[in-house]
Amino acid sequence: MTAVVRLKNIVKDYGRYRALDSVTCDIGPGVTGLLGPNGAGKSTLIKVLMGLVRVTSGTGEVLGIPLGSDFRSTRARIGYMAEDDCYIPGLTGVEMVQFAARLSGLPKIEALRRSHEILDFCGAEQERYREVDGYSTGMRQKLKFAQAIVHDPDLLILDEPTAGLDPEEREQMLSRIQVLSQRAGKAVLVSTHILPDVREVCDNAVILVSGKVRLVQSLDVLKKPSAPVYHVRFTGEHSTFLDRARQDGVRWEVEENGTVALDGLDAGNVHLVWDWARETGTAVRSLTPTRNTLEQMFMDAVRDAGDAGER
Ligand SMILES: Nc1ncnc2c1ncn2[C@@H]1O[C@H](COP(=O)(O)OP(=O)(O)OP(=O)(O)O)[C@@H](O)[C@H]1O
Repeated sequence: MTAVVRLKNIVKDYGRYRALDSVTCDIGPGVTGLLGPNGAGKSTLIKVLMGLVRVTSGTGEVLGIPLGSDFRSTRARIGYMAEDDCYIPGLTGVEMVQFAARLSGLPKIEALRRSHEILDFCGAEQERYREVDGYSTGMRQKLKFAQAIVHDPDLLILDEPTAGLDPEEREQMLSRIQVLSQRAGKAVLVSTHILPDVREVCDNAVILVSGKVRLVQSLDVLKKPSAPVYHVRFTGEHSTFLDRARQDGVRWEVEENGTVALDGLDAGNVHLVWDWARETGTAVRSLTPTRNTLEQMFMDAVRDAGDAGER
């Protein structure tokens, strides 16, 4: 993998507060999800990549350019879609995109031509001629996305690109991200809280918790359902139930909190749990399918950080 971003032991302190703590990771081509709870350091990491904040220590490179060296060149090759609205009141949509294109150095006519082309790609119809002040959330997201890609950057950094979108708009946004990655070869970093978006569109995920990288993993691995698949809690005695499950070839493991993890069941034969309970007179308090791996890893990473009493 040729890394688009390489980070080694990046530390960022805001005064006495450590927002990034020895962050080491490579981000490759394709779409990478940057996940983490509020305050995890995602925005700070994005600011580091864009050269908007200076790191306290550590080294790295973005698109082959060392961090801290030539941020003008780096930024010219990054497209950034901020989470917050960023528009100039009174301008129309196409004027806003043209403005972004002009800022990135395109001549006026070329900037206008390119803006229309990108707004077409973003599915913005006649709304492009209306003032942005009156835009719906969906249209504002399209506009920010158009501004981020109008200069044809190599790396796209998108902060919560589907926030506030209805299901249809969300699908369209995710599909545009995929088109840019797969057909135009753009590297994309998507910062989000929305795990289904990551599952749908990302090739890799980086989980950041309390300023530390907790996981860097490919979605091929994360999408595989984890085993065991079902967790059962009982009220009272349940050893005969477990013996019965074993007779049917189902393995089980008792976890620390007393929950039993049953391996070898799926949606097609999970009804056996109720059959065994009836046969053996066992009271089942709850039966829960295990979360898929991405959700599980995310929850585990957040919980582990909490257990360690970090921040
Ligand atoms: N300029 C700053 N000065 C002091 N502390 C800051 C500054 N910017 C961010 N922080 C703190 O650093 C931590 C990480 O913030 P950051 O915005 O990077 O997290 P985040 O993962 O993007 O969170 P969110 O998802 O809520 O936007 C937070 O606790 C935040 O309060």
